Amino acid sequence: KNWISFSHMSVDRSIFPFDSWFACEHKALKLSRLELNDDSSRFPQGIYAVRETIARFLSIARGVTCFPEQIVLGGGTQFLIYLLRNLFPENALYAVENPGYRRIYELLKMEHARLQTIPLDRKGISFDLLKQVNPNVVYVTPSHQFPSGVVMPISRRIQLLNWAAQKEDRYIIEDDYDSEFKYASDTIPSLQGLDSYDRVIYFGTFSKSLLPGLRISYMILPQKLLKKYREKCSFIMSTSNALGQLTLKQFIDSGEYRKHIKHMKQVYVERQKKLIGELKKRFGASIKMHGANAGLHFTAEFDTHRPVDEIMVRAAKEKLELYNMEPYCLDGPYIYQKPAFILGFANLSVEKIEEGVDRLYRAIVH
Ligand SMILES: Cc1ncc(COP(=O)(O)O)c(CN[C@H](CF)CCC(=O)O)c1O
Repeated sequence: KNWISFSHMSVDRSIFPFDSWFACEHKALKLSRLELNDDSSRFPQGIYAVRETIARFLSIARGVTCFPEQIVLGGGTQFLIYLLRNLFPENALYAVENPGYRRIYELLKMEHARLQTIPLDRKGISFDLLKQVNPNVVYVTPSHQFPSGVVMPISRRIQLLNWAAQKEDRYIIEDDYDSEFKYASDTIPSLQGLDSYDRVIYFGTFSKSLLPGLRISYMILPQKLLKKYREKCSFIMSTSNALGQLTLKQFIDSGEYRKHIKHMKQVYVERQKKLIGELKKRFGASIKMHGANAGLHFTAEFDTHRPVDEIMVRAAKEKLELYNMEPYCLDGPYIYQKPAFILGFANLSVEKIEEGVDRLYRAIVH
């Protein structure tokens, strides 16, 4: 039997519009021969015309207000965070959510940054504990907290912004990951769009709305940090492939991107509904699901005495690709009362959902 995947890390290639992507790439090659081989294609913040398109798109889609000059494109969120660190004092205190995105936590640790984790409550990062820790820079994932899936309500967003505005050297890194896929409520405006004190550094990526392999991510620097960036980092050449950037510009300007997101949402929300239905049917009251209002995964806790590692071994035997919450408990201890897993549905066709839940049931209950 073939593997079935509950992975949260990939997107469904079968619904990626390769033909229109290639048409855009062809057009980009024809129109932009110049950009591709002169200095502008290695421009430290990415090709200006591409940043213009992204700025325009974000103002409509996320209420983000910025000039193209504030955008820095890069080959991955981690690299951009690595660059950003140079704009803060060496001894700045960073705070990240726990459970949280280990790849940023590990990056900051590798850089010997002063680092503190902050637990979540049901509105996202705990505001009381944030005030206690009192960091200079706090990294949050408000659209669909990674990995728990909590959507940060407006009330908590305003609290964060007021907190940041109280002191000169406070910043919020808003990683707007998974913001394209919101199901329950309508879109909540970004922190960046609500910020009137220039305290938010907005991060975005095309890894989930297009393809992870594209490696086009971006950060939007407030004016003061942009000035510092120009002083300290303007010798760094762009790390985002120029042809990829120019193709992306065509893809967005032609309306293909908006069409693709709309199509992905329809496909994914149908899969998510079917998966949640099957899980409820098979596990009844012994499963508790969280974070299904947005994104391409949600989390589930199971009322079982079987330990997590044994479940993982059984899942592998069932040829079920499954991720548990251990790697996201950043300080070490497992913070869930019961075995908890990330259930991604981007790579799980509707037909395979029933079989996938069957295998999960055998891994956890049988
Ligand atoms: C919170 C968060 N912010 C950004 C990215 C995107 O990074 P980049 O492609 O470099 O732009 C991810 C990507 N998440 C990956 C796939 F889901 C890895 C998950 C795992 O490490 O478990 C992410 O979780």
